[in-house]
Amino acid sequence: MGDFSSLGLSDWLVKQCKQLGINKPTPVQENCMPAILQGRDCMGCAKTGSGKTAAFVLPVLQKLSEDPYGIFCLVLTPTRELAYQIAEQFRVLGKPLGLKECIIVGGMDMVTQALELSNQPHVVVATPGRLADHIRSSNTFSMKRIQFLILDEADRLLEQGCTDFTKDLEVILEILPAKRQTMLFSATLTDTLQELKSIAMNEPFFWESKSETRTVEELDQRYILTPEKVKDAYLVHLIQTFTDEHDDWSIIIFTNTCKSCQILTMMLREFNFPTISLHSMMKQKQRFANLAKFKASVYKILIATDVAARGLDIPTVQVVINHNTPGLPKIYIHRVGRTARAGRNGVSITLVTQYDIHLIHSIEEQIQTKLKEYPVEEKEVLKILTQVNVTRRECEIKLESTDFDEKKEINKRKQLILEGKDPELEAKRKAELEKIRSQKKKFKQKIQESIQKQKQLKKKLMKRRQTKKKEAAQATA
Ligand SMILES: Nc1ncnc2c1ncn2[C@@H]1O[C@H](COP(=O)(O)OP(=O)(O)OP(=O)(O)O)[C@@H](O)[C@H]1O
Repeated sequence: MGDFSSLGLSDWLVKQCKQLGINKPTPVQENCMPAILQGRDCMGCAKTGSGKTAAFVLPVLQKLSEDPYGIFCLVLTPTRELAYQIAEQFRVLGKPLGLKECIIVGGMDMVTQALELSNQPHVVVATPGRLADHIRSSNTFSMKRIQFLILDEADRLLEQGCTDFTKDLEVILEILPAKRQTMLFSATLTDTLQELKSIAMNEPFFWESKSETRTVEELDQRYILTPEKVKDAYLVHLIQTFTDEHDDWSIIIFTNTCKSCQILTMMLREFNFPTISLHSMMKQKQRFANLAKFKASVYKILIATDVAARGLDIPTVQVVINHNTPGLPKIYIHRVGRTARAGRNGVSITLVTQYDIHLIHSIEEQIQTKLKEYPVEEKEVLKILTQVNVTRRECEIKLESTDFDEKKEINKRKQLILEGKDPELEAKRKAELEKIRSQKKKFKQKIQESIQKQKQLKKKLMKRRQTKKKEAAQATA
């Protein structure tokens, strides 16, 4: 393995890397950086925690130092927290340049952001929705001269999931120059390779880490098979065990909904575990504050939805617990990738109910690794079962007495307005659809009932005919 100088980086950048403990390039850096420095488009697919961020930050800073102007580089990323993390890497590594970077994400003040954009920062790190809003609403900045477009977690940006970025991306791509370098990075690029290729203009340099498995070797991947009703007792037991056995630990627990995230946080707090949450129904400032407290180990447990599944780099995280089994192997790969980063060890434990076993099989097939059972003293779990379930129910009742569900409804309405839809009309349409659906259901039920009746009638007739035949036969005999 060479060093950063031999890859073409200037001394000042090599020195900056050293100060951060980045001495030798990782494979994704060693392979992608020379191609980027040569001016090629690049697609890099490497495992979680393998240094993909520096693989694009360093060549951009190198090129920027040769010809500094703003706006030079645009980085797009799917989550707000990740945007701040990437901007921080640019800021720290680019300090000797006096780098001006600007973060454009939702949930923060638009006017301040518009001002920052008009000051021509060297690097803009953004989530697509908010940047597209700025493009639609103002003409105080230009991206006509950008040299680099980077899509971090590119497969997520281009897939049509529950947050669909494709329309916003169209708006953004429209104002970018055709002549630019485009880079796409993710740990799961290969899943959507063809769509991604169309974003890169020239025939891109493609690099993928050669490995049979898709998760890192340092990660010990475990599962616990549990009935749904005992899941929380297992969770409390696991955390208690980690607290008893380790001094220096922090855990991320992933769950599937904001509500579940909130209830679990309340429940674990009742057991005096230092817990904090991160989900999309929280105010953005609270999200940042909670993440900062978790990073600083003020709170050792973070309960999060998949908003925290990708990209977050928190070296102290030794354990990831999946409170629900992820429906897609890709989500599993990113979630468990929050631990065992940059060569460190880590453990992931997935709580699996009998209904999720098929999901575990498809995860194992994708990652080419068999999950091992995590040994637990069932007796100990059963001892706390009632207490845990009662506490959870109490927390559910407490949450129901707050405006959590209403807030969810308001958020939905806000989203509809942002999408240019009328919430009243949508509600009416939904109600009508519901009415049609229930009418259809009733109709189906009626048909089935009448088919059933006909069948029974047929049976009766057949029986009657058969007995008549028998009687006739007996009479002639
Ligand atoms: N060459 C290097 N040597 C040592 N550490 C490095 C090197 N390059 C990056 N790192 C560190 O490795 C950690 C993980 O890097 P990074 O966050 O870029 O991973 P990633 O590949 O983007 O992961 P993910 O797919 O989860 O987003 C960071 O803390 C980073 O500072």
